[in-house]
Amino acid sequence: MKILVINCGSSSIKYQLINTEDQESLCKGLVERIGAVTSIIKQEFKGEKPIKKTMVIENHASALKTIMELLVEADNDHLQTLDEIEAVGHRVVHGGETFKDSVLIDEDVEEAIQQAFDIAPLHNPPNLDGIRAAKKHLPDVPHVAVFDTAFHHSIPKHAFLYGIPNRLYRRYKIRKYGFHGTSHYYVSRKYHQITGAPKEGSKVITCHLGNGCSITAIKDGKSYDTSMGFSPLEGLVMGTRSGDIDPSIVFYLIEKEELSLANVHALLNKHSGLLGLSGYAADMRDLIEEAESGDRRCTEAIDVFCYRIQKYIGSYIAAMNGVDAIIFTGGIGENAPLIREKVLSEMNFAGIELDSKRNKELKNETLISADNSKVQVHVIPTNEELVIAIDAAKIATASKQTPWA
Ligand SMILES: Nc1ncnc2c1ncn2[C@@H]1O[C@H](COP(=O)(O)OP(=O)(O)O)[C@@H](O)[C@H]1O
Ligand SMILES: CC(=O)OP(=O)(O)O
Ligand SMILES: [Mg+2]
Repeated sequence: MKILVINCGSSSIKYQLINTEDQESLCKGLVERIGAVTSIIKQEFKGEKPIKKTMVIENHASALKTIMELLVEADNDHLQTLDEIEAVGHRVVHGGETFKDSVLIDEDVEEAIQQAFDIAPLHNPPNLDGIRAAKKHLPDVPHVAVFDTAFHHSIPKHAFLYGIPNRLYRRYKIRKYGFHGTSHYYVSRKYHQITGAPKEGSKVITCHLGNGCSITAIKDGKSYDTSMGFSPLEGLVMGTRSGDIDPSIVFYLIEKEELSLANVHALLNKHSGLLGLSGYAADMRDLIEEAESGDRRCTEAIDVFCYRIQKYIGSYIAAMNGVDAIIFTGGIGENAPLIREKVLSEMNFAGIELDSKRNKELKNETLISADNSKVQVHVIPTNEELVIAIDAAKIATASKQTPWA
């Protein structure tokens, strides 16, 4: 089946056309800087020359209109008309406590996604905009929502409750939800597939290190704990997000710098993390380059980033009473041997021994630990879009087979 996968962020849309039969990506595209003076759109069909355009794109609806035009306008062997698209899979960041699995989107589902606006103000509104706009262009095919939070529904209560008055959980559902679930799910399943290790009895730690970063403890193939929480702000230090901080810093800042709540929100989400620490960049490639030429703040930012990951890995080893494998994924996890080495170089207490040649030269193999390491370490490229496409195809097929639906 040809499935269109849409990931609508606050100012960008990533999309892919995937053939679920051979799990191949037929087209990848990205619209960036939606709502800015000029937006950039890039699209590449498999085996064809990439296209790049700059134009004015005011909102998600007009971005999707442009995407639909480009998908069929381009001279390609993979899609002649939009009618060939059999279903659309949408990444939805927050499914709250309602959605434990992917679902066919109807009015009730749209309503539930809207109800989670309160707890996911940065992510769910653009996700819903994307769904509504895509439905206008492709009204006759099933649209399926795949939630970042779904994989984390197995986290036990002692791990998802915060130490705040219990009524706040009961009344507002304030608890840990966890995100990047499709990525943690995908790379952990890939690990079992590659190694043949059974899920039952397994203890795996997956590190998704991209612009957003999170780490998950996976026991028996199920999420047991994860570093992101009520929102994607908790946990690791990220590109522009702070990760864990003492909540009193918020009160202190409001008072000292006379900041509004919106200011503090922006400070912690957009101006912190690697960007805030280095005062230079959110992008790990830039930081590594500057650190190598002696910049002290960039070096410090990398040190803080790695130390936080190391601490989380240690705590998850304790939480699961051991670990069989650690997996790195995401732009940084997949491409930065230096970061993987800094994180794991002093973890021999846990029986982790990297093979530095494998770590640096990573080719077709995923294993980067030494043969005598008690814990295997793998680098496994994530593919959230493929998970979304497969779920969308499954649900679309089932919905067609249900005569009363
Ligand atoms: N070769 C590389 N070395 C170090 N970092 C890299 C490399 N390639 C990509 N990255 C980093 O990966 C991050 C983006 O990760 P990615 O998973 O693509 O992001 P997103 O969360 O937007 O999907 C950036 O910090 C980027 O610098
Ligand atoms: C949930 C989240 O943080 O997603 P991203 O990494 O795409 O920003
Ligand atoms: Mg990503």
